[in-house]
Amino acid sequence: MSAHGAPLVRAERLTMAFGTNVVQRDLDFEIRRDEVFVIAGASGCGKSTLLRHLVGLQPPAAGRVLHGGHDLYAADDAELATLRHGFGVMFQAGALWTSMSVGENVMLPLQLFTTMDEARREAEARFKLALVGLDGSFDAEPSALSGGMRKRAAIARAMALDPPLLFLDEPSAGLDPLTSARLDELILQLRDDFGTTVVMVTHELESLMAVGDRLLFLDAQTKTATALGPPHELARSGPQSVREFLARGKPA
Ligand SMILES: Nc1ncnc2c1ncn2[C@@H]1O[C@H](COP(=O)(O)OP(=O)(O)OP(=O)(O)O)[C@@H](O)[C@H]1O
Repeated sequence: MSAHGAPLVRAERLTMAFGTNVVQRDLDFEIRRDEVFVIAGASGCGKSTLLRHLVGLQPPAAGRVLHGGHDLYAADDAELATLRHGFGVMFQAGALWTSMSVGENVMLPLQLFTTMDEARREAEARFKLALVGLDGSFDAEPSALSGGMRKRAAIARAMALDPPLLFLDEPSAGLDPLTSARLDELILQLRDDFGTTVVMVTHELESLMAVGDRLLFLDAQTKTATALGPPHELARSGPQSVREFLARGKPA
């Protein structure tokens, strides 16, 4: 039976705050299996903060985050460890350990969380690096890679354990258009060939339109989500602020 469309993650009346400063309130949405779910909105609206809430790094001020029906912040250590194996995360800086080679970076989660022997770990890491187009970079130092290559290596590491769900914070920020387009292709390949669900924060309009199945728009003024739907639909008939956001850079 196909589980397509079944919710993997659900935010229920999620309110996020730093002290008394509420960033977003009453977010209600679900992330469905096999979709590319994009989180967008003006700078400072709370996109990265939402990602941190969704991966268990910052407890909500109110409301819940559910993974597969389990409350992430009510889980005990053992449950949390299991839930965490269900997803990979690439943060904005895409930080790799600089004291290790690129291949060792990708092998690290396998070493920490599996019983694979060294040869198997290396084979897996090489496979993941090939997938992101970095076949030749296994032995390279992270510092020898370009920004785009580092991001792809960080995605390979996030995918090391074959998580069904990947969270990516600004994967194409700071990349040239060609490299950014390659990353978009990779994201679609992950969805289509590997059945990976991708949750992505992005500023990049082209990327959002190219890969997003659904877009959650966080409004910085009202401090809540004002739209959720396919980006092309929202660009045509969404709320005015969302249409304006999606029309940036296009002639009026
Ligand atoms: N550690 C923190 N302590 C206090 N306030 C914070 C902290 N991190 C973020 N904020 C505030 O929370 C709000 C949301 O920040 P966040 O980084 O999530 O926004 P964003 O939409 O991801 O921004 P950008 O698009 O610029 O990356 C901002 O007003 C920010 O100043």
